[in-house]
Amino acid sequence: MRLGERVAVIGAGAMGEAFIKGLLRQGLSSRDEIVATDKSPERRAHIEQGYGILVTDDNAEALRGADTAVVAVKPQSIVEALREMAPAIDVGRHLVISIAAGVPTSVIERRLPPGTAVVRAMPNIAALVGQAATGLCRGTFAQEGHLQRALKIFEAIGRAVVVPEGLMDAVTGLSGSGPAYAYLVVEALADGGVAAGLSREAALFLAAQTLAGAARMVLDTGRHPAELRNWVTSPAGTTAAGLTVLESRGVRGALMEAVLAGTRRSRELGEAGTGGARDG
Ligand SMILES: NC(=O)C1=CN([C@@H]2O[C@H](COP(=O)(O)OP(=O)(O)OC[C@H]3O[C@@H](n4cnc5c(N)ncnc54)[C@H](OP(=O)(O)O)[C@@H]3O)[C@@H](O)[C@H]2O)C=CC1
Ligand SMILES: O=C(O)[C@@H]1CCC=N1
Repeated sequence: MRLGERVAVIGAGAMGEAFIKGLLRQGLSSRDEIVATDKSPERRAHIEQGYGILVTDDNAEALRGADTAVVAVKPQSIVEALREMAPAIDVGRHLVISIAAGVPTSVIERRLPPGTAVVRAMPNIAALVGQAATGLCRGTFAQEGHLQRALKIFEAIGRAVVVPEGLMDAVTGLSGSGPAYAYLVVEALADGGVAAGLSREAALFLAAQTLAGAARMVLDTGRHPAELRNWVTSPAGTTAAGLTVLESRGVRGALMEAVLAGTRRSRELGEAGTGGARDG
């Protein structure tokens, strides 16, 4: 599948790069259809050398050659980035997709020409391997067609779901940050395997493939995770022994609190990054 439009990635850090790699890897865009901007000369050199796409430090120039802008700067930098982009916005042409944690569409719209189509999205770092989980919503002026354009991009780099804007911070706390929680779990499981005698290499492989397989089963079978857990848990067996430890240490509650803390932090970032202008 081809995207058939030109994309400007504004801010080519960790997530901007994952986006570029995802678009190229999925064959959605060719190299000459993506332009990336970054403040940092080192990042620009890294992206130019790594992916062979056009790079610049001029956000307005990048926008003039693009149909869709993916704004991937930190929440603390978004006001500046939008100010640089605003003079080049063509309201009839451009779709602006922000992936900044916490920043509402209303705040973005206020800093762009009236009527600009804005979509707010929260993907995750697994875009790098075409497996991102993304929640997205549209702003005041984005039409259904704009949402479909955004969905096409996010479904090419993983899977996506449309949510009300009021739940975007929850998406951020769950799936935006979620890969980091999963890496922590993989690392800890592997450490346990090493403690039990496995080589580091075998333990890491077994831990990561176990999480990938378990997640695949939830997605493919549509069964409740508790039911799947019962399939693994033999009476008086090894799994029951392991689960007893996890429950007694409060792992379930800790993960729930982690998602809630991430959700709260997303809200704070939106407020701090936009000078308390958050209202959406
Ligand atoms: N990392 C992740 O897994 C995810 C991140 N996000 C969101 O994506 C955004 C980017 O996060 P992340 O990639 O981790 O951050 P990074 O700091 O890695 O990347 C942001 C990049 O944007 C550059 N930048 C800053 N201001 C401008 C500007 N005005 N114009 C162009 N480039 C600029 C920064 O340069 P410099 O460092 O010199 O300021 C930096 O290289 C954040 O808003 C975050 O909430 C969303 C989902 C997942
Ligand atoms: O940690 C962060 O703030 C960003 C947003 C979601 C994932 N990383």
